[in-house]
Amino acid sequence: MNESNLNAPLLEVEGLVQRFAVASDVLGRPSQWLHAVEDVSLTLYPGESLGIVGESGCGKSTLARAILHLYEPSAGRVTFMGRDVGSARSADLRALRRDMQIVLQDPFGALNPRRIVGASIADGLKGPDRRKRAEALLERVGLKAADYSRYPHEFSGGQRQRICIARALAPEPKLLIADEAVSALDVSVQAQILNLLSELRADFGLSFLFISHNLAVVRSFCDRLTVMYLGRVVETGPTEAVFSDPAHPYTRALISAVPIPDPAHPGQHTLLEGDVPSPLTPPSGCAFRTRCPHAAPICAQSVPAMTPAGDRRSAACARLDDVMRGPIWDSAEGTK
Ligand SMILES: Nc1ncnc2c1ncn2[C@@H]1O[C@H](COP(=O)(O)OP(=O)(O)OP(=O)(O)O)[C@@H](O)[C@H]1O
Repeated sequence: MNESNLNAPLLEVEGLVQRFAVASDVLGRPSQWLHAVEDVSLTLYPGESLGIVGESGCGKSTLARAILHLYEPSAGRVTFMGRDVGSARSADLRALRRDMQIVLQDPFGALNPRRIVGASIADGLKGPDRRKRAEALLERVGLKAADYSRYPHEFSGGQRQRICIARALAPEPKLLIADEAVSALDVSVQAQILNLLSELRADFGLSFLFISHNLAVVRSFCDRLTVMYLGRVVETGPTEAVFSDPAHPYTRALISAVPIPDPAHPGQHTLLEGDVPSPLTPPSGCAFRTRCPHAAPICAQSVPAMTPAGDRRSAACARLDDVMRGPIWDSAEGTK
């Protein structure tokens, strides 16, 4: 067991549901709901990096925003540093939000184009010598103290992401939520930013919720990962265990589609066929059954519960035993 697991969780999400009203009746009452996040639970321990993966639209960003309490959840509870985020009053919530910072995909949109970058960073600092400390943060993320007085448009995309990271670090957070934080960058710049995040993680003892559709990036950065499909968690476990022996049919398909050179499984791909169903009308039972090569009548009956699938791993599949007994890479009719 990882030493950090002996500590109390930093973040606990229990049964979180986030639905959006997308249509209303003549009386203005919601008549149609979009199911963005459905019954998501996860735990993050101090110092850990938890990856959240899944295709576009599966609810990753909504989950991040719900954790920050930017939305009123439809149900469920978020506990951060032992405090219930949902019941925090505004001053408490402001304090909690200093402790959990988010870095987004678009570093240009995230910065005010009319303010010098140093001022944006200094906003997050308290006490004396704010300029000096903002300059030190710029240097810590690989920029220069003199960059303090420059404007966002004077920087490259990678440099702007460094500025966003410096700004996120200013309030000395415990948790950094990286929402597709390297996705918009060139591959070589992605690697540099990931290195920087790894260093900061060690230096500041930061915990990460690392959201990405890019499995290779998640593999390089995360201790554990949680796989989402249409708003729900379908599998969770230590990163390497999930990559080498994925349990859920969706995880298998997702991982086999990643072009990671692997002599043990040359050229084997389970193709993910068909489209993700609409979150307005999710299928009954297991949402993945409409694309799953293992689907059986039982899969339509009820949403499968998360069940143990090995050491510190669990997956939500009614046919888990059959799926896991089969070969990993070419178990499906969808195999090409
Ligand atoms: N404020 C909102 N109102 C209505 N629907 C929303 C809202 N925010 C997100 N959604 C919908 O919720 C679902 C989940 O979106 P979300 O952005 O969380 O997914 P994602 O996995 O982060 O995808 P991406 O990587 O493309 O951002 C999508 O169907 C999206 O259209």
